[in-house]
Amino acid sequence: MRLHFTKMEGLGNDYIYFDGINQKIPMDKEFITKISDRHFGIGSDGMIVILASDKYDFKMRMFNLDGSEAMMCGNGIRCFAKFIYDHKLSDKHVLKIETKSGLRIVELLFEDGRCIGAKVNMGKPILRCKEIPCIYDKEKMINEAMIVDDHEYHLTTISMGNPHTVIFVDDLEILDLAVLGPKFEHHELFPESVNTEFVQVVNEQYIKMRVWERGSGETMACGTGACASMYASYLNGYTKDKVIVQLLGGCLEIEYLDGIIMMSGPAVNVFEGIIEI
Ligand SMILES: N[C@H](CCC[C@H](N)C(=O)O)C(=O)O
Repeated sequence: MRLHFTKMEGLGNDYIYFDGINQKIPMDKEFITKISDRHFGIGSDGMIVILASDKYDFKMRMFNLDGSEAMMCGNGIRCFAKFIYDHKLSDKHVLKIETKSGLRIVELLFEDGRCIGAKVNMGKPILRCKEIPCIYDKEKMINEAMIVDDHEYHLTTISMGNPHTVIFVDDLEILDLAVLGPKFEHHELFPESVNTEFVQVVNEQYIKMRVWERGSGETMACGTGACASMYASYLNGYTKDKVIVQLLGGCLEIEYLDGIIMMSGPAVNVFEGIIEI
């Protein structure tokens, strides 16, 4: 079977996109891990499939490179919407997308007639531990101390439809995420695992962030993680409610407005191709 795919990236957080409306796309672990492999496959942080929705315009399913399915993907949904427009699956400039964590509304952004990115209503940040989920003896986990490998970290845990725990540090450069990341990803506090963001506050409108993603490891960027990092910075009084988040792959503009989080950023086509399976 030959499958058409498009490789896209949002700030270097790259996924393989398939039109799952006009093609039958396997969604098993073996297929996803193979195509995501950067030596034996196409290479990516995972896979995203465009599907029909009986409730909204389209449905997004997103898988990490280890084959695990995630509830939501911020960088991915910007590219998802661009894919729909570029492949003429819809001519709408504002799309209602069904995700596993509910409805997300995406407004495409254009320059010289070309779609270059999107502004996304990322919904309400969730703080109640039970809803994240996070097994903690308080209702919320905001700037709570936790010892890992004899070192004290302060965690602010937030769901953006997928679980995140945000840790503020003085210097991002010195962190060895390959060692540190899995200690939080597999921590018993998080029964469904967690995406872990390490944040360095530069000033009240600018933060830097690195991320160890559940199921994908360190990625160049994480849209939902940037939203969680911004909100954690605002909650802890380190920033205002509109922040530029600097990730390894570039910057996102994140704003907390009337109880919801808005994210704006790029969406880029890398290449198209066909795989035989
Ligand atoms: N990179 C994605 C997040 C993936 C989250 C995934 N790692 C999980 O929740 O399992 C983003 O831009 O929001």
